[in-house]
Amino acid sequence: MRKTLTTLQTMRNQGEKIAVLTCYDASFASMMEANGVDVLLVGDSLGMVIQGRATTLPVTIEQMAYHVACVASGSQQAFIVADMPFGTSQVSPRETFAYAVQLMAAGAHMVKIEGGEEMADTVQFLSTRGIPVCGHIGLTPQSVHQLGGYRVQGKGDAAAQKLLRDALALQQAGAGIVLMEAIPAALATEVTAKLAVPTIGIGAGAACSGQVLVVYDMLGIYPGKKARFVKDFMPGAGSIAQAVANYVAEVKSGAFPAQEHCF
Ligand SMILES: Nc1nc(=O)c2c([nH]1)NC[C@@H]1CN(c3ccc(C(=O)N[C@@H](CCC(=O)O)C(=O)O)cc3)CN21
Ligand SMILES: CC(C)C(=O)C(=O)O
Ligand SMILES: [Mg+2]
Repeated sequence: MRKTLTTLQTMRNQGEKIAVLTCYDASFASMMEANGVDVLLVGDSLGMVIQGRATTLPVTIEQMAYHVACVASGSQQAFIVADMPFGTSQVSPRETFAYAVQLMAAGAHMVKIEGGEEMADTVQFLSTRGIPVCGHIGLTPQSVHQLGGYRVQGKGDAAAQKLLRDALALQQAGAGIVLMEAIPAALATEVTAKLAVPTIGIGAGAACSGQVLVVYDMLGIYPGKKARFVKDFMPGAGSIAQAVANYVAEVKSGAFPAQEHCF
């Protein structure tokens, strides 16, 4: 049976951790869900890991739709989330809706939008018209040039309060999931406790309802600088499928992320 947003909400309510990996093609999709991955995230990180670009900014809606269709073709069980690429959610809610439709038509079950309170109107516009939305706060890579690099966010009292406000505003606007990237673990713990919807973390500590990694990071084949939150699951695994199975097991048990992966 296909996992749905309701499945993920039930997992969160019952304390079962949600295992998420990025996925860009049919073969990985099939292998990942056979090894217990709950959610496949078609991330705009594909601009960096598939296309070899320096940032996620050049990724287009056509490229995202293509990879969503590839993943959907190989998937029968997972919940499929697709990133709205740069330039498609920073416009009016109506224009954003039209772009989101392209990803939903390609086979996504939810779209992910970077940003907090300032995206609330857009999140509400989509979620009241049948498109489930995941908010993405903390380190938002589409704003890398404004952030001055891929830096930890939410440090200090003012930034922490703002992140909490952003999370609550997204939930209030109808976001079904809130993803938090590269923030102090203590802050993600507080946000997760204050939200009713599931939280997914990447570099956000072990208290989140679920965890996500870029698949090529957890397979140790991304040539760039390794972020603190990355764990290579290949050593000792013997196969890619076993590495994915070990990732799922460590997310479910709470063994991943460990202190060394957290801020
Ligand atoms: N391969 C890959 N993995 C990712 O996790 C990822 C992408 N690509 N592309 C889009 C963004 C960019 N991301 C990144 C990239 C680097 C760091 C990083 O090196 N962070 C430093 C923080 C340093 C600091 O704030 O002091 C680290 O040490 O982890 C974090 C997130 C996350 N996303
Ligand atoms: C790293 C995750 C959260 C993402 O947004 C992506 O893969 O693009
Ligand atoms: Mg992304």
